[in-house]
Amino acid sequence: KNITILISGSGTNLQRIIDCIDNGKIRNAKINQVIADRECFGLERAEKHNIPNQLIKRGKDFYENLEKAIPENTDLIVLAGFLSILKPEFCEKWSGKIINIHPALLPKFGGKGMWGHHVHNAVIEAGEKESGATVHFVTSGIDEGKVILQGKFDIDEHDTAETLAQKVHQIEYDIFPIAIDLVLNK
Ligand SMILES: N[C@@H]1O[C@H](COP(=O)(O)O)[C@@H](O)[C@H]1O
Repeated sequence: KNITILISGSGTNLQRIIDCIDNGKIRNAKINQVIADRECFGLERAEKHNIPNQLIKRGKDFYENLEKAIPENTDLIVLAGFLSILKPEFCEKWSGKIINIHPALLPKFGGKGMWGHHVHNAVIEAGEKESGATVHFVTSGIDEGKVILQGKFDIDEHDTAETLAQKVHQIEYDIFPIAIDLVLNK
C-alpha cells in the first residue's frame, strides 16, 4: 500500500515511519511521495532514503499544486508535522484516507493555532495532570476527526513546554507507527 507523507518541519516522525517500514513494524507499506509546504530538514531525510520528494510552497495555487502532487495510487495520506490547513474539499475527497498526529490529548488543546509550543504552554497553563499525543482521521473540522490511537504520560511539577515537547515526541514515535499499521492493515 502506498502512503504519501506531508511535512513542514525536521521530520523526526517521518524518520520513525521510514525506520518502521524498514524494520517491518509497519506492514505492507511503501512511501510513494514526501511533500513539504516549506523548506525543511524533513526533505533531506527523504532524499537520503531515495524517497521521491518535493517542496510545494504556500501561496497562489498551493492547494491546486498539492492536489496534483498526490500520486493517484496513494492509499493513505499521513500528516507528520504538516502545518498547512487542508481545504474541506480536499478532506472530503480523501475522507477516511488522511490521518494526522497531534501533540496533545484531543479533544482538548486542538484547533486553529494549537501547534508546537503553543500546545504545551496551554497544557501547563491549564494545570493539566497528564499530556500525550493523538493520531486521528482528518476531516474539515481542524483536529476533530475520529481518534485512532492516543498515548499519554503524567506531567510532573518540574515539566516545562520544552520537556513536555520531548516527552510527547517519545509518545508519538511509539503510537504513530502502530496507528499507520492499524489503518493500512485493517
Ligand atoms: N504536529 C506536530 O508537529 C511535530 C512535528 O515534529 P517532526 O516530526 O517534524 O519532528 C510533532 O510533534 C507533531 O505532533
